[in-house]
Amino acid sequence: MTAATKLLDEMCHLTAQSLTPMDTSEHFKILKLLGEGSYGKVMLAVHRKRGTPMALKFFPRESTCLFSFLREYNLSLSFCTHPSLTRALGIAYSTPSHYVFAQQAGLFGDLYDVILPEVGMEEDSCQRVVSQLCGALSHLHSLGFVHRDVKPENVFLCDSTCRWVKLGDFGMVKARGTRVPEVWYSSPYCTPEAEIARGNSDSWKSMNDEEEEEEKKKKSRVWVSVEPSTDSWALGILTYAMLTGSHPWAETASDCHSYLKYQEWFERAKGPNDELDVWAEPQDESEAELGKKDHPPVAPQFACFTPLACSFFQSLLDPRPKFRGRPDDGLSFLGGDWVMEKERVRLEKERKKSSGKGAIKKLKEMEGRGER
Ligand SMILES: Nc1ncnc2c1ncn2[C@@H]1O[C@H](COP(=O)(O)OP(=O)(O)OP(=O)(O)O)[C@@H](O)[C@H]1O
Repeated sequence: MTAATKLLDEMCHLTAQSLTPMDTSEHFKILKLLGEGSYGKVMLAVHRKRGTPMALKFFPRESTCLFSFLREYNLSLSFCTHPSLTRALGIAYSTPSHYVFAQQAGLFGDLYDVILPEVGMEEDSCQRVVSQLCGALSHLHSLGFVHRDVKPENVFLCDSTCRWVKLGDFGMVKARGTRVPEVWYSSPYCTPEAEIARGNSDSWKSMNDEEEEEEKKKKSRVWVSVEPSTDSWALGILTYAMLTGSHPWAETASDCHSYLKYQEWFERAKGPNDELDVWAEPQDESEAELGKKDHPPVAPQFACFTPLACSFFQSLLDPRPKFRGRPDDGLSFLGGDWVMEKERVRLEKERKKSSGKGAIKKLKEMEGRGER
């Protein structure tokens, strides 16, 4: 346990004693719904006396564990001091039906609103977002926490051009090294190391549905240590989504054709004699430096990117968690061109034709969210 995680536990203990009942409308004027997630809803509100806008996060009491609520609140309050992390505002209370805390509000929606399907967003904006997220994640990692839920809908916009964004939703955050069951889910954001939790479906063929379901559950209970490399993977997928408005593969699974193509490219880049072993340990410094290898023919879904961007992706999307780049390694790839000239011109034309509507639905469908 790091000093930060011990302190977080202590803060939760203290705030549990002081969580007071309060009537929302007495202190806040609710303006509109900012968004809804699987745990509750988030409203834009103005504090009646201070006049400042804030996001109020409502967690239904019947489905929320008080400790989880206090953890998210205290983490956001005391540890999210980086400008690109969403900080809580020191207000937490309960109503007969909800636990509530106030947080800085992103007033310009989230990243889903600006990623156009099949077109993405401007490369400059994308690099600005990546730069801020690298800083935000490095900050969390330096304190010993892993976000574990980096995705477009958890990046809130403080202006319309992504000069200031904030990573939010700390409901999945865990301390590095915590043992958790690794569960594969159908999404590109799921890591390759989670794929081993899928088990071998052939052995279930003779069982009935219930037995099969039970066996699947048991097989999927592979306990792993929470590591920052999970956030690096998600940052790589998120960057691809920002640049293209699509995902590099539908799900991170060895029977997914486009993921296979990526693996083949990755293996070729790594060297002809190396087997792609997800659990491999780095042998020496130079082996981890993929950028020094020649550039073999690129996987089709990465052909629109420059060698600089390809190295960025291969660093963050290394199938081997122990070799995967850290978010702050991503900073060294910023500044140069990421999208090839011809593709950039095409995307710019498409962007002019498109509108942002539909981006949210499309990307959510592609990500397969909700299957976790
Ligand atoms: N501080 C904020 N500022 C602006 N919008 C926000 C804020 N917090 C949440 N939202 C909006 O509300 C939505 C749901 O919030 P959030 O992701 O925190 O809830 P959740 O129940 O934890 O979601 P999930 O299902 O992803 O775990 C977000 O996608 C975002 O659009």
